Amino acid sequence: MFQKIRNAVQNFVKQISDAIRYKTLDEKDISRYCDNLLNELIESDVAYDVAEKIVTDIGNRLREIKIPRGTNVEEYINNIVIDVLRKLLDNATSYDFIEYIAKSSEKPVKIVFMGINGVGKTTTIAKVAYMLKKAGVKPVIVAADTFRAGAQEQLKKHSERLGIPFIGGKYGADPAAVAFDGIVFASKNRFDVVLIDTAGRMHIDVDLMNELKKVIKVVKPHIKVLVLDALTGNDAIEQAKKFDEAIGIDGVILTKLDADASGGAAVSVVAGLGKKIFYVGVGQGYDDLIRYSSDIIIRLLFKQSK
Ligand SMILES: Nc1nc2c(ncn2[C@@H]2O[C@H](COP(=O)(O)OP(=O)(O)OP(=O)(O)O)[C@@H](O)[C@H]2O)c(=O)[nH]1
Repeated sequence: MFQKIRNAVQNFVKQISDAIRYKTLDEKDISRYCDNLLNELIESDVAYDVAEKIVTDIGNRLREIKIPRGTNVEEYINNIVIDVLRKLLDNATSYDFIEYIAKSSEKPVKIVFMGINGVGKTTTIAKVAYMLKKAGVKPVIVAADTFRAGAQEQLKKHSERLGIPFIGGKYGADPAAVAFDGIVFASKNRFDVVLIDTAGRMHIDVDLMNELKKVIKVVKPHIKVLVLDALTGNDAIEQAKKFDEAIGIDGVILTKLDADASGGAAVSVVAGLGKKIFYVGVGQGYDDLIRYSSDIIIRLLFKQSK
């Protein structure tokens, strides 16, 4: 996981540490190694403005350093890099759905999941439902994806496995109407939360984005979640911007971190999007959903618990 970006950072730390060990670190060294790092971050799918900010902040810190005698130089530089990245990653705030639902005076809380095809919406809904049920919250799962063959069955199967009520609709039915039925069912039966799956759609498909707008208008969700796939690289930021412009998203769940060899999309989405990151997906099992914190990304980048 994250090998590409981790190698880039490790190389940089080593180059800077060697320069310090064998001579004094001068402006030429800082510029040269920072430029290398910038290129490598971009190659690892970090968005340009995020990569530039990382490198500028690190460069500024390096210009100020005075390393005390007897210090482990490599560790010292590594900690500067961690510190810079952590500050950027901490820009993304988060909140926990369980706490949100507990505090909400209005029930059921309505959460709509959206995103492009195959990013992991259905799997993520199953993971969220499992997490909520474990915490004693009562969810209903609603399949408002009446478009993709197999979508209804896939979600129904998860619901049965998890022992969670499922509301679906016929193929070709109006997704807004299916979502509405789910909300009525949840209200009547005093459920705490409705998790609504929507069909995967490209952010550039105007008709399908209009359909999603209609679902949002009818449902009036408390939380609009965009599911993003870390493996889509730089495109993840583009998708998020387009969905936000069209629908207005509250935050993101970022999936497939476990399968992401570069790591750049995760860093860009977290540090550059300016949206909440609710959870991250780290596998295909129901348990593989983790509440976001900058620590998770730092640990993946540096393979340590710091
Ligand atoms: N490794 C890994 N795989 C994941 C993760 N989340 C989802 N997947 C896999 O991604 C694939 C697509 O997931 P789905 O949940 O069907 O995606 P979707 O967004 O609902 O797909 P559409 O309905 O076609 O838009 C499945 O094989 C999932 O098991 C994750 O965090 N890690």
